[in-house]
Amino acid sequence: MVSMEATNASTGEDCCVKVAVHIRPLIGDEKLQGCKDCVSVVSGKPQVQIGTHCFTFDHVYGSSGSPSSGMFEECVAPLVEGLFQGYNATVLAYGQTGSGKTYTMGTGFHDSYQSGLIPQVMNSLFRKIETLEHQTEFQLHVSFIEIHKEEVRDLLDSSAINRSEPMNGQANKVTVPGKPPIQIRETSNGVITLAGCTECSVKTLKEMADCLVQGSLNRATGSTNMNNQSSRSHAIFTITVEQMRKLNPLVSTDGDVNDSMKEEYLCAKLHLVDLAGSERAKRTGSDGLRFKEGVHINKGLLALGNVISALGDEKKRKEGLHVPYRDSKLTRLLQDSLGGNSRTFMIGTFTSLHISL
Ligand SMILES: Nc1ncnc2c1ncn2[C@@H]1O[C@H](COP(=O)(O)OP(=O)(O)OP(=O)(O)O)[C@@H](O)[C@H]1O
Repeated sequence: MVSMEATNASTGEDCCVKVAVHIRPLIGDEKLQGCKDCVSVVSGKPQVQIGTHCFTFDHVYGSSGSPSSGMFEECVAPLVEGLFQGYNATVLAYGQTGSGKTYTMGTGFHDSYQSGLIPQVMNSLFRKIETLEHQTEFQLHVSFIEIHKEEVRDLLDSSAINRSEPMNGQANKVTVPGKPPIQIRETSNGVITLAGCTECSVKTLKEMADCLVQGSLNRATGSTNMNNQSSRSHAIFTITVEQMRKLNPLVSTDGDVNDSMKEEYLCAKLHLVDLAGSERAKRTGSDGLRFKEGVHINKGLLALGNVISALGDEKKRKEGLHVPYRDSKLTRLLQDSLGGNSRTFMIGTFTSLHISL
């Protein structure tokens, strides 16, 4: 299991990894069932207390921490801004099933998820593009995939989704005739690409939002067919921003203006990740299929924990410590957007309840 304590070491403004928690309030029947908050926020500090243990983060949101409405501006807006300077970034939501990962990310397809981070990312991205359009040409692409049992599924390819029928109550492998499985590749300059994955070119906020909705719907459909797969897979919504910026005309020392405008090309991507439920990382189930699935999820989350710990440890990073990106598909896919010049924001979602009998 990814240890939140391990990621704590990342605090500090200059660090490439920021970690926060989002505490979900008691909802619906939980209060009626006598559930009580078991997490308390230490007043005036980004710290939570569970029993006698205290955990410190960069920020604590919700249930008497900072208001959740500030999360985007404080933690994600700088990453969106960085895209325009060519920096890749990753936002990850980590937590137990039902703790609010989808709500926090806004990966759902109905209105209650509108306040999530992804809709806010899309709004701010298009607002910024509007202010730059006169001097920069933009091309935007989105992809939406999920990783389940170390296999990549394309959520924007509806022909693949419709074929994910259950067989004997078990999820069968999704294959579309003539379509090879999606493969993670690395170019000679270290850029990670997904060969065979749908990349939708989008021009407007609506087109981008439609991709999010369509992919989320496809995920939900696949999930029903495959026995609630959503909490057992990692979903990754990726926005790629390509820009061709016209630089100012060059003025030589003798005052001559060189009219031929120079152009600068920049490309950066932002991965928005709704991780599989962290409790799945435990090897609980004893039947073969569940056990194997748990091992796969474990692999992804464990590898992610190791990568984030390695990146968050400034001293070890400077010593050139090995970062184990290749240990899972999840970390391999995020490799060029975790570490290096890229920025990472990890939000741990908590349910603050325990059942009192
Ligand atoms: N901060 C919050 N404030 C109010 N309601 C919330 C909050 N976070 C989550 N919820 C509600 O809690 C429920 C579970 O949240 P959500 O589906 O986001 O959990 P999840 O961690 O994504 O679960 P899963 O792993 O099954 O996908 C939903 O009804 C959601 O609307």
